[in-house]
Amino acid sequence: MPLEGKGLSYRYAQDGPWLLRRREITVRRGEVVGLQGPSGCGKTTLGRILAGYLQPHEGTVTLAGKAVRAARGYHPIQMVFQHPEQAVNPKWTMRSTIQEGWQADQPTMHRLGINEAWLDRVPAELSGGELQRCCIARALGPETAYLIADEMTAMLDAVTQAQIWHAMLELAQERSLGLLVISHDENLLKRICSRIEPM
Ligand SMILES: Nc1ncnc2c1ncn2[C@@H]1O[C@H](COP(=O)(O)OP(=O)(O)OP(=O)(O)O)[C@@H](O)[C@H]1O
Repeated sequence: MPLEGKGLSYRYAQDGPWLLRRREITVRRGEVVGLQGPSGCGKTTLGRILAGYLQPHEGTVTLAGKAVRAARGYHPIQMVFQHPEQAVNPKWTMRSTIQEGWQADQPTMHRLGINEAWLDRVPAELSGGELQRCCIARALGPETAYLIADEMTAMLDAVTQAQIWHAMLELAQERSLGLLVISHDENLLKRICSRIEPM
């Protein structure tokens, strides 16, 4: 059930330069693949295309051979971003935020180190790391097959980063999730990925 991008081309301005040109990428379930390249080369853009947020001008994204579009309902390819505060409704409690994805179970919440007391708070009442843990929980519904982690722990301290990746990799292995890890941190990619795709 691979996630495949074939012949992907994309540019933001209609007559502007191509950011992606006939790009190929495949991630399989159970794989942890790194995506590395200089700032501005199009990593986030490729991630957004794979997750169905952007439509490529050319090429296809398929999951198990079927076209992936901006699906209604729960999307099997989830994306977690660098800045969790931009990915949540500031007025919603964490309970509502996580429930936007699914009814997260206790073991998953525990693995991610989510404290019960945080659930009644709004985003401004949590630290960046606490908020990111909740965003990751939201993305891990039972129908998630792939997770695209876009600089997911870049703004966190080393201890929090290590805790989150430890939990993430365990959960991914148990559920046979495919992970695409976008990061500037070469050491992180070398440590957790089975292969690294250059841009
Ligand atoms: N909505 C947009 N409209 C116009 N240009 C955009 C838009 N989003 C991104 N770009 C441009 O596209 C290029 C690629 O951006 P993208 O965020 O994909 O790169 P990146 O490799 O993820 O960079 P970084 O490592 O700095 O996060 C950049 O030059 C950026 O300015």
